[in-house]
Amino acid sequence: MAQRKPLIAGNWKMNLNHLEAIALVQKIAFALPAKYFDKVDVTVIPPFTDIRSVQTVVDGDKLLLTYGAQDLSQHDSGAYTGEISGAFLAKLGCTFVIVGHSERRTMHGETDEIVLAKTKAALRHELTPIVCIGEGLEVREAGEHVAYNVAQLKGSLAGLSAAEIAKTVIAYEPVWAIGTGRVASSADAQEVCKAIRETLAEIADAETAASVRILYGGSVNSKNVGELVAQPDIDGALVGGASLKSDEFATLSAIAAGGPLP
Ligand SMILES: O=C[C@H](O)COP(=O)(O)O
Repeated sequence: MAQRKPLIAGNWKMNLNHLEAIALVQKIAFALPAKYFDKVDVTVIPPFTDIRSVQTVVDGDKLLLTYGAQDLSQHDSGAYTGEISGAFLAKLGCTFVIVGHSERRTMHGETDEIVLAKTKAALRHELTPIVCIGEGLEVREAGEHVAYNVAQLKGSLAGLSAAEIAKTVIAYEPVWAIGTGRVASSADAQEVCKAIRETLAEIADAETAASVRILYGGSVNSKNVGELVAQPDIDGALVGGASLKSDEFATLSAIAAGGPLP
């Protein structure tokens, strides 16, 4: 099996202004020494208005963590009031950009077609899209979660080449586990992440499927991350609430790295 370096991505959502962002990045850097970065990639994903400040700290202090954005426009420039271009994010040194988070799919009507267009925009600007999929509670209770996620993945990546798919990260986030404290069991998360990898093999090829990192997201913390990343098809986590606490985020990143605790 291909070696996939774990990735821990902290999605701050709409929390922390630019001054608070500077403080949190500095605290994370203090809590997570450089030695861990050989074994885990760590990224923070603040609101747009914080990115320039985060860049200044990361560059100024030569930190090993990366940063990204929570969304981008499907367009590159022009009369799209309120939108943020992938070109702007690339210029700010972003590595990752989340696309299709369930909060955007639900609250902003983002369809698989829009998510696909945003994924393409990210790739045009050499940003790594973290493409999010995940089922709601009704789908899970109906036992249709695997088929639902496979369909959402296929829709969100439709028509991309294997080379393009190889440049993505996929995040499986069951909606019922987000911000609820109700984490999926590691077996439940593995079941869907395995189906995601099999689908990648089908729409790209086996080598690509073996190389793409698949994250789990939904109430991840330092208590449950170890069991999740021990699953064969889970390569890290997209972390919400726990990414806003420096010690907790550093601890769960260290666990994903295989330890020891910082
Ligand atoms: O993007 C992150 C997820 O929505 C998970 O959020 P959470 O860790 O607060 O449940």
